[in-house]
Parts: sequence; structure tokens; C-alpha cells
Amino acid sequence: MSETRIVVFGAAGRMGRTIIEIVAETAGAKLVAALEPASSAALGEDAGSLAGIRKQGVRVTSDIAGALSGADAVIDFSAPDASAMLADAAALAGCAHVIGTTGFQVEHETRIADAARRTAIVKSGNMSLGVNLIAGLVEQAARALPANLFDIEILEMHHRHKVDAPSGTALLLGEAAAKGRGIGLDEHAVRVRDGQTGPRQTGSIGFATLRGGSVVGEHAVILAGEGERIEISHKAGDRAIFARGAVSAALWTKGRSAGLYSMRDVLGLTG
Ligand SMILES: NC(=O)C1=CN([C@@H]2O[C@H](COP(=O)(O)OP(=O)(O)OC[C@H]3O[C@@H](n4cnc5c(N)ncnc54)[C@H](OP(=O)(O)O)[C@@H]3O)[C@@H](O)[C@H]2O)C=CC1
Ligand SMILES: O=C(O)C1=N[C@H](C(=O)O)C[C@H](O)C1
Repeated sequence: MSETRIVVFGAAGRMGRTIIEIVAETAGAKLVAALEPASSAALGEDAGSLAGIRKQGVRVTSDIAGALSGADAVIDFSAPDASAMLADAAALAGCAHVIGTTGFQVEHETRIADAARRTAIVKSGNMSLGVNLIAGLVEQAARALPANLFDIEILEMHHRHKVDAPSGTALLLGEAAAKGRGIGLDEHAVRVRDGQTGPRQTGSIGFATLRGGSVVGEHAVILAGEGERIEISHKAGDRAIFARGAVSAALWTKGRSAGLYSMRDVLGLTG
């Protein structure tokens, strides 16, 4: 099969640079463009130099239409407004879109779902194998343990630069727990507690957010009962785990029909 021609969007970011590195070492993947905003100091720089690897012969640009024309997939770890805009552009160009960005509002989700009618989109709050595996375990545990006996709380910690909360992963794990319980997350999530909160609402799913230092990403789903507590946790030590997942998702989209897919689809973990 021919190589998958990949564009990296948000190329100078923490994830963008890691993606460039992983694309360069992945058989069957070829970097064809690297995108940053028009204001970026990285414009014109070689993508390989930006990522701290050998030169790739691809200069960072802000020309989205030019970059997407002739590409198979764009990998995007950027910001919500930028990802929603890119979803339209990728659909117009007939290019698949792998979205790792988190922190979306309903209007972003709507635009992305609309674009997914026209092109293949893989979107996940966490692209790692480990997190997508534990999401299945969380769903199973939440299904097995009655809501009146076990309280579900989700704890996450990330580096000091992270701008959204709860993390995309925490929400993904919350969705898995809600699915296991046969409830909607939006109606049962408690995302903040402060002051006189009153006792815990039975059946709610609580979130707690920690930020500090250089923590790549740590998550724990706690199922707390009377006299016993189960914890299902994941610790990311290296951004390469997300980048490998994103690059495998880009390869997976080749020849795939339009639709909104998850990493569980890519990894074959559904069902
Ligand atoms: N799903 C997953 O597995 C993971 C998801 N993430 C998510 O990915 C996102 C990015 O994280 P991270 O790399 O740490 O963040 P960074 O802030 O380091 O990188 C974001 C990059 O996107 C660029 N960007 C923003 N807007 C545009 C635009 N309109 N056009 C082109 N580039 C743009 C930024 O450029 P500039 O700085 O010039 O604005 C920056 O280079 C976050 O939402 C994070 O939560 C992170 C890790 C794993
Ligand atoms: O911003 C990050 O860094 C991360 N974001 C994702 C999230 O919001 O869950 C995934 C990972 O935990 C790192």
C-alpha cells in the first residue's frame, strides 16, 4: 500500500513536535506539511529541526488549504476553535482528520459532527492504548457495581500549562462510567465542589482536577463503597504514547468512509 501523507497541525506545540518525531519513525507514514498560525515564530522552520530530529524537508507554514491538498490525513492537537475550523477545511479538501484537542463546547462538537458527514474523523480525548483499554474496564465496573453502593469519582492531574478542565480523558472515563450505569454523563456529572455542598448525591459522577509541574497526564477512577474501594488508574510518562495512537489513527483512516470514529474503533476495542 502507498504511504499515508500526513499533515501536522499545531506543529510547534508539545504534541505537534512529538507527532513529527513519531511520523518520521513510522513505516508507511510520510510528513507532507506542518501547520502553525500566521503569527507563529516557527513559520519557515524545518519541521524536523522544530521537533529536535533530522531535517524533514518540510517547512512550517500557515497555508491550510495548500497543506491539505494532496494529503491523506491531518493530525491536530491544537485548540477547540482551531480544530472546529480545521474540520470544515479538511472535509472540503477530502482529507481525514485526527483530533486530539480537548476542551470542546457543544458548538464545536456540532461543527465536527457535521464535517464527519463528509470525511473520516477520529476524535478522542486520549489517544493512548492504555487509557482506551481502561475505559472498557471502567464501563464494566460501573455496570457491575450498583450506584447506591458504590460512588464514582474521577481524579486527574496534568502539567501547569494545561488550559482545560476536566481533562478530555477524565470526561472520556466519565462517559464510560455513565454508559456502564446506563445514564447520561451531563445530567450526573459534578465537575466542581466548593463550600457547603451538602452530602454526596447518589449516582453522581464526581470530577477533581489537579494542575502542577510537568505531569504528562494521570487519571484514576475511584469506585468507593462501604469498607472497600476500587481504583482503576493510568499514568502517562511520555507524550509519545498519544502520538503513536494518533499516527496509527491517521494510517487507519486510509480508504475509510466518512464518519465520526473513536480510538476504540481504531484499536478494535469496541463491543
Ligand atoms: N487526545 C490526546 O491524547 C491528547 C490531547 N492533548 C490535547 O491537545 C491539545 C494541545 O496540547 P499541547 O500540544 O500540550 O498544547 P500546546 O499549546 O503546546 O500546542 C498547541 C499548538 O496548536 C497551535 N495552534 C493553535 N491554534 C492554531 C491554529 N489556528 N492554527 C495552527 N496551529 C494552531 C498552537 O500555536 P500557538 O502556540 O502559536 O498558538 C500550538 O503550537 C490540548 O487540547 C490537549 O488537551 C494533549 C495530549 C494528548
Ligand atoms: O493537555 C494535555 O497534556 C493532555 N490532554 C489530554 C486530556 O485532556 O486528557 C490527554 C492527556 O492526558 C494529556
